[in-house]
Amino acid sequence: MSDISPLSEDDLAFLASYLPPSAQRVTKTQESDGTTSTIKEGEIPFVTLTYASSLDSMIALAPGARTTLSGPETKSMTHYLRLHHDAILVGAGTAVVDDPGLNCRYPGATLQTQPQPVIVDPRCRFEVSSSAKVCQLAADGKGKAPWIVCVEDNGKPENDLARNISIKTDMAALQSSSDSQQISMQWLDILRALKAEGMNSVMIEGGATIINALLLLPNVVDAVIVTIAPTWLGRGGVNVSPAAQSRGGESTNAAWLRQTSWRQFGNDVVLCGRLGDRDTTT
Ligand SMILES: NC(=O)c1ccc[n+]([C@@H]2O[C@H](COP(=O)([O-])OP(=O)(O)OC[C@H]3O[C@@H](n4cnc5c(N)ncnc54)[C@H](O)[C@@H]3O)[C@@H](O)[C@H]2O)c1
Ligand SMILES: Nc1nc(=O)c(N)c(NC[C@H](O)[C@H](O)[C@H](O)COP(=O)(O)O)[nH]1
Repeated sequence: MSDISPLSEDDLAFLASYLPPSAQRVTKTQESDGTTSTIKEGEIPFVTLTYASSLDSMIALAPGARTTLSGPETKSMTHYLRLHHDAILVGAGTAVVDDPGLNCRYPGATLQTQPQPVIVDPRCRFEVSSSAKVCQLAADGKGKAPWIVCVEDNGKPENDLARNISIKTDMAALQSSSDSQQISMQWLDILRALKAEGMNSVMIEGGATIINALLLLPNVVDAVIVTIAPTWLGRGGVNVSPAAQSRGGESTNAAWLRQTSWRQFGNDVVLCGRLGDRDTTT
C-alpha cells in the first residue's frame, strides 16, 4: 500500500501545463561562466526544476541536515511529477545527506514507469552500496538502479548497483585551477548525455548548488515548480539564492519567474512558472 494519495482533478489540472512536453524550448542558452552555446531542438531533455522551500528561502535546516518541508499533499505532488518524468536528478550533496529513494510511489506507478535516478557526483562522494536507499529500492524491484554522472576515466568501477554516465571534462585545466576540489561540468553536457541515453524529460530536485546554478539558465529549464512551506527555518540553513547578476554595470535581479500560477496544496503553496524576464503582461 502506497503512502502517497492521489491528487484531486483540480490539482492535476493546475499542474498540467507545466508537465513535459508542453513547453516551448528557446534555442539559445548562456552558461553561468558567460559562454554561449546553441541548443538544437530536441538536443536536451525537457527540464523541470523543483524543490521545497521555507518562507526564508531555505531548503534545509543546515548543511548536512535532512529536513522535511513538504506536507502530505505536496509530497503526493512530487511523486505525481516523478511519474511524468523519465529521470530524477540530484547532486552528490543531496544524495549523501538525504539518502533519497528517488523512486515514484504515486498510485499506479510500475517498475516500467519508474523514473531513472541520476546523481551528479564528479568527486565520487556518494557511496554506491546495497545499503543506499536508492539501491535497496532497485534490488526490491521498486525503482531503477542509479546512474552516476562522473568525469570520464575518473568514476568508480561500475557494478550491478549503478551505472556511470561519463562526461568529458578538462582535468588538466581543473588541476591548474585555484580550486582543485571543485569539478564543474557544463549543464548542457550533462543534459545532452542524458538525452543520448533516451531521457526525454528530467526532474531536477536539488540541492542548493544545483538549484542556484540552474535558476541562472532560463533557456535550459522549461518549468519551475516550488513548494513553499509555511515555516521559517532560520539563519544557518541551506539557502536558495542564485548569484547576483549585473547588466551594463548595474546590478539586477538574479532570476524572474514568468507565466506564474499558484495553488494551495494542504498547508503549502505551490508556485509554478518559467524562467525568463519579468512578466509584464498581467
Ligand atoms: N528542500 C528541498 O527541496 C531539497 C531538495 C534537495 C536537497 N535539499 C537539501 O540540500 C542540501 C544539499 O545541497 P548541496 O548544495 O550541498 O548539494 P547538491 O545536491 O546541490 O550537490 C552539490 C554537489 O553536486 C555536484 N555538482 C553539482 N553541480 C555540478 C556541476 N555543474 N558540475 C559538477 N558537479 C556538480 C558537486 O559534487 C557538488 O558539490 C541538503 O541539506 C539537502 O537536504 C533540499
Ligand atoms: N519536495 C521536497 N520536499 C521536501 O521537504 C524535501 N526535503 C525534498 N528534498 C528533495 C530531495 O531529493 C530528497 O532527497 C527527496 O525528497 C527524498 O525523497 P525520496 O526518498 O526520494 O522519496 N523535496
